[in-house]
Amino acid sequence: MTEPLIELKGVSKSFGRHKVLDNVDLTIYRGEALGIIGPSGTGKSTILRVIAGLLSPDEGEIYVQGVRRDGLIEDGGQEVGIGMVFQQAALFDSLTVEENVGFLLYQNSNLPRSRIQDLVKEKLDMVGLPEVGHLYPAELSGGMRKRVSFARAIMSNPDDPTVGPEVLLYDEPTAGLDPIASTVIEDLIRYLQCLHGVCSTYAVVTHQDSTMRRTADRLIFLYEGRVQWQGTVSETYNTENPLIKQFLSGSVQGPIQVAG
Ligand SMILES: Nc1ncnc2c1ncn2[C@@H]1O[C@H](COP(=O)(O)OP(=O)(O)OP(=O)(O)O)[C@@H](O)[C@H]1O
Repeated sequence: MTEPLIELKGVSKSFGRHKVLDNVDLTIYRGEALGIIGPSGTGKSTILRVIAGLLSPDEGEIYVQGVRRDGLIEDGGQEVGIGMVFQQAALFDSLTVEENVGFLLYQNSNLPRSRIQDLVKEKLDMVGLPEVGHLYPAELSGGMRKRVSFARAIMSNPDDPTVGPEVLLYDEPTAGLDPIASTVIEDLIRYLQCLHGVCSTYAVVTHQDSTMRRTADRLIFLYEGRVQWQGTVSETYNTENPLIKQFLSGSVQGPIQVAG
């Protein structure tokens, strides 16, 4: 696991006068499970959107498989497929689950409807929801909606291998879920990583202790727009880094300024 798949070099991003990312260097290696943690408002979702190619940095460079990315993902030309699971499941309420999961293929491929339906069924089986294709998002629980959004993120076009994601980015996949529903999602993230031919690299932004410990091999800690610490999950137990110690203990005393 030493081959860099995605590299951010000196990336900065401001919204107005607020510098959210400040000279961030970050590498995601092929095949790794990277956790991105840090206090609220510290730029975790922003960094994910920059990695996904949904947002341009003001400064810095992004390399995908060693090739500098020019522009956003919508401009095309990207060798590596990147799938994103948003914090809110971001499903279309007026479409069925089947239409949501197959959305990109219905829009962008010439596959016959029956073939897309088979592919959708395959993905819904993978996320443990074989019977919900005919339902609307409003008829599902929050955890089920998240799993449907996973099925959509791993959808690929068998006639065009470049369409399938090689990297999955999860933005707070367990936010708002009870501990058991969170475990289902965490297991699913690991299961999808190990499925041959679907996706072997991911980054997950999370606040939840269980999600961090169960889905990440390596962690980076973001605070004030910078990577302040990185290490393995087990190293979090022994580190003397005061930011990590405060964050994981939940203490209001320490170098992290308490919001609000
Ligand atoms: N499109 C935008 N326009 C203006 N400000 C933005 C925009 N997106 C993010 N921000 C601001 O950037 C800061 C970082 O936001 P971001 O969502 O990346 O943080 P986060 O670490 O993911 O937070 P949380 O853990 O609470 O989800 C916040 O202050 C947010 O208000």
